[in-house]
Amino acid sequence: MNKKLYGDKMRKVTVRSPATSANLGPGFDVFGLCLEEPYDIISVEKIEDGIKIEVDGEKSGEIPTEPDKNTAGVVAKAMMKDFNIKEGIKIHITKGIKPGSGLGSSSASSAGVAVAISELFNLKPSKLKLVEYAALGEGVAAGSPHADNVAPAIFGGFTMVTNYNPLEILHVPVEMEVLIALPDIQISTKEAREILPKKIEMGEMINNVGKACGMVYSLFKNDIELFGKYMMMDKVVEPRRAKLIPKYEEVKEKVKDKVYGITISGAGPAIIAIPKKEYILEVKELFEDVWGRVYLTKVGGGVSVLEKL
Ligand SMILES: Nc1ncnc2c1ncn2[C@@H]1O[C@H](COP(=O)(O)OP(=O)(O)OP(=O)(O)O)[C@@H](O)[C@H]1O
Ligand SMILES: N[C@@H](CCO)C(=O)O
Repeated sequence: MNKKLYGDKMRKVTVRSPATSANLGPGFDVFGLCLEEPYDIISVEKIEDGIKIEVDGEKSGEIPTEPDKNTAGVVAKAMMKDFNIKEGIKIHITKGIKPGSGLGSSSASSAGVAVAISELFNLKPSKLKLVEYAALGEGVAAGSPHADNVAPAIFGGFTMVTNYNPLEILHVPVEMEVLIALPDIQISTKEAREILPKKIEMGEMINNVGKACGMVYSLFKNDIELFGKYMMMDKVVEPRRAKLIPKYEEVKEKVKDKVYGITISGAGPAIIAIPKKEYILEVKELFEDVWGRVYLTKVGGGVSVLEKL
């Protein structure tokens, strides 16, 4: 290990912070899946004082650089206060994840900056603590802090947010190929949450709890067919958000025998599908024809450190 890079000699850390897909059907606000692609690149560099933010890349013009309005700035401010860090930092975010896409764009910045700051100042918090800090950023983006994107961004794999106050996260390593379609529209999480009911029927709750349990069971049995089947049986959120995504219902019907499962990714408009091997290219082409941009990717391992200087 190169000693001179550690401790207060370190000047800059760069990380790769992944997209994530939350909800996965019946697991609204609980389930989250880390993706290999797309991702943000985030660097944090020591400066004299204050928090300076620069953003470039996808739709960067839409992203505020005031620290209190940028998810990364909110997280940085909280960590620097709690760890009594006197120096300042410059945060540079290169967006690879389109904001308002349903792929945890705001979360990727939150999770990435939390890891980069902990590496830069050698803070060594637990992954759970990093999720707690990163979730603060979501309060800025979606109006209320939620951890179902930042948890998989930090832990990788599949995560469940089982409790808030105190925060409890369960993690299951998962290997799976996924197709992500990204229609050329933007849906803000805030708006997509406002259209949901404040109360639901007992029958809807019983359905979703049962299907969510089945999805977790299927991961331990390595039964991708069962996982995908239950992923498509949400009775609470997907039916109410489907109308926000052009041609979603039509395409879902068209591919139902060619994928194990398909549902809305997070608050949308992104769509996540688990393709059957023999139909991967056919489904990918259909998604491209209907929605344009498609990522053929797989489950990721969480934020990774690219460089320490
Ligand atoms: N660093 C950031 N990166 C991306 N969006 C940010 C950032 N800081 C603030 N925002 C704001 O957060 C909003 C995007 O967050 P939103 O939760 O709506 O979409 P998302 O994170 O891409 O998708 P989802 O949360 O549904 O997975 C935009 O209004 C954007 O301006
Ligand atoms: N689970 C939240 C955030 C998604 O990224 C929602 O669907 O509103």
